[in-house]
Amino acid sequence: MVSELFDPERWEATELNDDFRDITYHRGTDVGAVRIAFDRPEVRNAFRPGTVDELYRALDHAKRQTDVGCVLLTGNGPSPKDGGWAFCSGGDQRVRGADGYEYQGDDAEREDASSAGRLHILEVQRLIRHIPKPVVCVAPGWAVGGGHSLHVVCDMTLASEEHAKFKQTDPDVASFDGGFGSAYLAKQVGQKKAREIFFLGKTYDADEAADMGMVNEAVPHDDLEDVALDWAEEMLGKSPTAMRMLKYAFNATDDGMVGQQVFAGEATRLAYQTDEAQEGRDAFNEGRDPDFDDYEYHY
Ligand SMILES: CC(C)(COP(=O)(O)OP(=O)(O)OC[C@H]1O[C@@H](n2cnc3c(N)ncnc32)[C@H](O)[C@@H]1OP(=O)(O)O)[C@@H](O)C(=O)NCCC(=O)NCCSC(=O)CCC(=O)c1ccccc1C(=O)O
Repeated sequence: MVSELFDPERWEATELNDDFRDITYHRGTDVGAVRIAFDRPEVRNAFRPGTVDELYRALDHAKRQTDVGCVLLTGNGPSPKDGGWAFCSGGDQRVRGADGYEYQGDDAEREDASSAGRLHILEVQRLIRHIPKPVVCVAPGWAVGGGHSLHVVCDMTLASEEHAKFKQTDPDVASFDGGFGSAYLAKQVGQKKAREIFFLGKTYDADEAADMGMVNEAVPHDDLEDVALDWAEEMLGKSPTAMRMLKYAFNATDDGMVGQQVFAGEATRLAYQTDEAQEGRDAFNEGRDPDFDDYEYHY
């Protein structure tokens, strides 16, 4: 069993799934969505360096699937030890070394295990931010520390009414996500609330998180993945180009020059598809001056 909430009728394993140890990676049988799930329920789905490598690889693969319009990011469960549910509890504190997280135990077999301590979950955050399709955090339980930051950076969050809990422990373990995890969180819930989340480290249930604006909806636990698939289906009915441009437009206002660059890159891609752009290319290749006379100055 992948997870108690996983419906085997609605998902099939991707070709990468068997390569993975710490996550599972499926694509929808009847919906153009993928399901990427942390698969370490015995440690509340904490991530170690190998987990982050796998997550990055799955997200990058999902990005390249032109028939996939939505990513659901979740956590498998419950824990076989105590029945607890988690989306993700952040960096695995047992493998934290002096300068970052280390490949240890069976993680040490990994290709780049000799590298210095890693903090590359931030690369995953940036990929979630820039992947040209909505990423929905589907939280069946705890979202804590770096797991909380991941939920924050996702485009939307759907949470289990009964089991989802949100908590920031970063400063308890001398960590601080000074980017999306905190500053972007403040844009979602307001400055006072974001500071409360980090400075007091309170636990919030799904309804409280929805009330403060960092969760879109709390739904009954047993319905969580069905509702997530309904959301995916809804989004897949819309224009892929409009969805991509909207995501980048929402990002641009907070992402500075990189946000402008990503949005403008997509605008350039659209412009390349016009006859006008083909004329510019053809003129160069044919060694003549371009003739743009037939193209209008739209207003
Ligand atoms: C998640 C809890 C609140 C759950 O509490 P509870 O339900 O009571 O369960 P427990 O009995 O505590 O836990 C069950 C079992 O899981 C183990 N476990 C839980 N979390 C972790 C973890 N993060 N690492 C390792 N192991 C974990 C726990 O030890 C138990 O094991 P047993 O063997 O059964 O005893 C609670 O567990 C909790 O508070 N967990 C710790 C949360 C935490 O502090 N996370 C790390 C925050 S720091 C971080 O994530 C940094 C990430 C990062 O890379 C980063 C770096 C730089 C900038 C930004 C970031 C970023 O944040 O993204």
